[in-house]
Amino acid sequence: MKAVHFGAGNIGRGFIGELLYKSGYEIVFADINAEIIDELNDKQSYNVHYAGSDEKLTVEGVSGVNSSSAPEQLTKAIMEADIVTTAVGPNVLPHIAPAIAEGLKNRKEAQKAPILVIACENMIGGSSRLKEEVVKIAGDDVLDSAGFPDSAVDRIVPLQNNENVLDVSVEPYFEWVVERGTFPETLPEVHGLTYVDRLEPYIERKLFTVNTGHAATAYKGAEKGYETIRQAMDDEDIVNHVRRTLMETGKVLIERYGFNEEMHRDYIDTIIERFRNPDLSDYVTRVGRGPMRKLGLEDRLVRPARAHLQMFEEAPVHLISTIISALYYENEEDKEAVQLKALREEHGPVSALKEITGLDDSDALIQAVAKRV
Ligand SMILES: NC(=O)c1ccc[n+]([C@@H]2O[C@H](COP(=O)([O-])OP(=O)(O)OC[C@H]3O[C@@H](n4cnc5c(N)ncnc54)[C@H](O)[C@@H]3O)[C@@H](O)[C@H]2O)c1
Ligand SMILES: O=P(O)(O)OC[C@@H](O)[C@@H](O)[C@H](O)[C@H](O)CO
Repeated sequence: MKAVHFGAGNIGRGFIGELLYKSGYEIVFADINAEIIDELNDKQSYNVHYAGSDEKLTVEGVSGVNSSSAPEQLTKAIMEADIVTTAVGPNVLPHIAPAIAEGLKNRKEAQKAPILVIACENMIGGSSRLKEEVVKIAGDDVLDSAGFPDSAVDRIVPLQNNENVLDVSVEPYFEWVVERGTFPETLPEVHGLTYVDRLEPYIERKLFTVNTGHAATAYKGAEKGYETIRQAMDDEDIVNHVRRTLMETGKVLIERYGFNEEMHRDYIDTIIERFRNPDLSDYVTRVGRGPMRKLGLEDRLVRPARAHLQMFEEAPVHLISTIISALYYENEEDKEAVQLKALREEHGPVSALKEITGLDDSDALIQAVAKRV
């Protein structure tokens, strides 16, 4: 079996690549990073190291295609693929859509069986978003050639600093959930992948616990001058803030999905312990990357905060405080952080938030943030 995976980065190699390999797939990674692509073609294997143990897995049978310079090779790889996956970042999905559209058009012409295209990004409706972009290019007909089920992925894979550039160290924990949808063929079995009828509770629970908590740790950590997540988690004030923030998102999740309260509290504890993992070296700059995306209307901070205000008519003070820390986050090497700083300095933090989210003064969250700022 063959897989094409877009994005040979940390999650691509350290998570999706690992599970596809374990399921018997030969993997072609498509990326714009020429160094990684050359290494993949040269070595044809890499190691996944599991943090906290000497255990490792050698992923073999891998190769690479440079998606910016070898479009024909990429179309051919999609023609031969049994599954297509992505982990490129939400903002990059429109950029890979043309290659996927071309590959699927060719599959339709050749009357190949439909395949799944699964976006493994930290966002709500990632595959649906990709589908929209692909349909814009290739038209609705392309949907005869592929299903685009949404998915939720969870594994902390920090920035890598290994001697072999392809090797990747990961936390042992992982979760990959995919919505079953209406795919007409038998769904491919992938080791560690769970199909569910309705993804919404899974993606919201993950995004509004793991990623909201992570963002709170990063932005509060940055505010105090910490560089790593571990340093931030050694600060009990930050841990308390993160826990209280997650109690607020938890209140929304429990009300919306009927999760068991005690089990959800245990889930929060598990997540906080994962952030504390002494065997992972993760940076505030990675976890806080792309603050404008993270402050987006449907993302991990604003969406649960607005839901809290709507459901309980009460301001989630810790979430709001996290949003304000995010608005003041600075990192000169992060394009979005630079843009955010310019926006904030020119118009003030509340206008920056309004511009990013598209909300106006009539919105309860904007009013609550303005009051706190
Ligand atoms: N790292 C984690 O802990 C983690 C966990 C769960 C989900 N995710 C999600 O996975 C996605 C990737 O995150 P990551 O941490 O692996 O980032 P990363 O930066 O390590 O990997 C992204 C890869 O995409 C490649 N890329 C960028 N533009 C491209 C293009 N136009 N075509 C092809 N490839 C392109 C980059 O070169 C890079 O290799 C994000 O959506 C992230 O939110 C990350
Ligand atoms: O990837 P981002 O930028 O959306 O978020 C940063 C981290 O919170 C994220 O990568 C986590 O490590 C991951 O989502 C854990 O499953």
